[in-house]
Amino acid sequence: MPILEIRHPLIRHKLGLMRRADISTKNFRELAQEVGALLTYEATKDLPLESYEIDGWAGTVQVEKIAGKKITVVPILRAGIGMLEGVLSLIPGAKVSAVGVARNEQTLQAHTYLEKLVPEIDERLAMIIDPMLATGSSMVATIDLLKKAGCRDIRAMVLVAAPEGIKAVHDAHPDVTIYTASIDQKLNEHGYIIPGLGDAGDKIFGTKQKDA
Ligand SMILES: O=P(O)(O)OC[C@H]1O[C@H](OP(=O)(O)OP(=O)(O)O)[C@H](O)[C@@H]1O
Ligand SMILES: O=c1cc[nH]c(=O)[nH]1
Ligand SMILES: [Mg+2]
Repeated sequence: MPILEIRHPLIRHKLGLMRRADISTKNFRELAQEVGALLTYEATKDLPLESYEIDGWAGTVQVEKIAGKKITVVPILRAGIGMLEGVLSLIPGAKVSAVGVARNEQTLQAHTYLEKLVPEIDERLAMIIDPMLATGSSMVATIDLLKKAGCRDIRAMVLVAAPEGIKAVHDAHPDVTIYTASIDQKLNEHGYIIPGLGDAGDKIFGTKQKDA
């Protein structure tokens, strides 16, 4: 299951709000974090648990905790920051590995400009976050560098995914599962997702008035 579209009613409702052309920066930001948290809930549902004993109010009780696996969240800068708090609201102990990737808007090729990976990343589950999976170039570059650093268990969470990007990730890294709120129709001639969300980075950071 390399791609999972999470068709939960809360996600569908929130994503619908995000698609409005006149959405404010404030609302877009809030919803990106909320959908990020909801995707995290799904993307972690197979994490193994282990039992342990605690002193409860009525004596000892067996409870559970997530077993062994340490997690690093990997936001792809900039726009991935727009989901980070939502993800950390559910896994507050996760370490954050920031990866800076910008796509050249003419060639649509990704260029990596920052790699700030946490220690022992090879022992961690890496959860990549980025609102948009368009051509897939940024995601493939990020997975490439994580694998070079020794990561073996990598998952990706994106708000919206284009079929072209899903295929690119699957062709390059068939072991990586993508969790998304929506598989959209296609890319336009500028490499933007249709119907998509417009330029997610600009909407989160308030850097542009109009969509491309
Ligand atoms: O699948 P792709 O074709 O690579 O496109 C998707 C990438 O493009 C956007 O980032 P952008 O490079 O615009 O940078 P930003 O996050 O700083 O806005 C988006 O946030 C993804 O990282
Ligand atoms: O549709 C797209 C494609 C790339 N980056 C975005 O922010 N939106
Ligand atoms: Mg980006």
